[in-house]
Amino acid sequence: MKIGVILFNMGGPDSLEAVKPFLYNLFSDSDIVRFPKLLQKPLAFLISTLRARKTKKYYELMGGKSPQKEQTQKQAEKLQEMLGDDYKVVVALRYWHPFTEEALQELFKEPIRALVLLPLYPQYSRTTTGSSFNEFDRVFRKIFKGKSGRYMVLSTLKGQERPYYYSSFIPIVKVNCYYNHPTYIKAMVENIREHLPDWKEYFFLFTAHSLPVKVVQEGDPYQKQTEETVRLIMEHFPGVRYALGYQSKVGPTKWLEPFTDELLKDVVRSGVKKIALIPVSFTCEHSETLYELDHLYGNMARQMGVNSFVRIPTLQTHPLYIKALAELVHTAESLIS
Ligand SMILES: C=CC1=C(C)c2cc3[nH]c(cc4nc(cc5[nH]c(cc1n2)c(C)c5CCC(=O)O)C(CCC(=O)O)=C4C)c(C)c3C=C
Ligand SMILES: [Fe+2]
Ligand SMILES: [Fe+2]
Repeated sequence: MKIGVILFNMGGPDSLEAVKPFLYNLFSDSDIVRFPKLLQKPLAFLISTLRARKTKKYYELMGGKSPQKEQTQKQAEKLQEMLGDDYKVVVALRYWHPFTEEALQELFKEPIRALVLLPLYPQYSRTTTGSSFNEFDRVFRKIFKGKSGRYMVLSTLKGQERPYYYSSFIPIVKVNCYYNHPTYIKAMVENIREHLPDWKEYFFLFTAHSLPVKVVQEGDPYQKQTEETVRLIMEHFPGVRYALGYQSKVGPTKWLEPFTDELLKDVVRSGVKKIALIPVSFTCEHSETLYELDHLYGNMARQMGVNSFVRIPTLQTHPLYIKALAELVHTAESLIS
């Protein structure tokens, strides 16, 4: 029997029509934005309706959809190739298709003896990885009517042509984070070197997705892990000046700072002429990288007189990133058997 590997990511709208329901799903999730319980759905409806127009503009500029699904699926294909036939890799996206339920339907078309839950977020946040794991728990419990922890599988999946009956327990390993995993760090370092052979001449501006300060104060390790990832990467670039900024704040509350755009302006004003912008909390491209980084920040830097502005691409299917994911699966597996 195979080991099932589920790759988790956020997901993005695959058409302009999908923008509003995608946003509704996002704002309905109390793990990412917590409203009073009874108000969660009504506010999700209101905010998604109000925000849809603005968000649609980003996606119009990117050809009418997010590239996240395709890129995540390519990551899954490469990981499948590297792991081989004893494993089955599927993708579960949090706010748009394929949802966790669809991923599990696909996975359990054949006998599976254990599960590895592997987020494509290297740094843990309850708003991303935590939310995906909670959704997994809900869906798994619904489908298998089991308990949390080691799940007793009592029934088959609905909608399956040839139902497969499990008579035993399925061990499940959740990979929380890998912000300091040596192969992941190596992937980040090599990816920068490949796209920036003359790295010694550049200022490195790292950019991570921001997060409400309240979430961090409540114990979320995301900020600490992001800083540690950056520190570990910079051990490989002696003498290079660098800074870490946060991007993509949503709503009126206080979020992690400094904001990447303000930091970028400060860096340019200080006389820096060559800047490498390095996304650190994203492992594939989407609205945040394509629109904000390339379009908004790129234009801003050029207008302010920067000679060279290089945006380092996200890792996507970089062989070392896929290797890091495969190593994580093997480590998870060693916990099971
Ligand atoms: C409302 C609160 C939000 C929190 C908290 C948040 C955290 C967070 N998000 C990412 C990564 C991505 N977010 C993306 C889109 C997106 N995120 C929010 C809101 C929060 N994110 C919204 C409303 C949207 C939709 C776009 C918009 O209206 O601005 C995406 C892009 C998806 C795609 O295009 O494919 C990513 C990726 C992280 C890593 C994170 C916390 C660490
Ligand atoms: Fe987000
Ligand atoms: Fe590349």
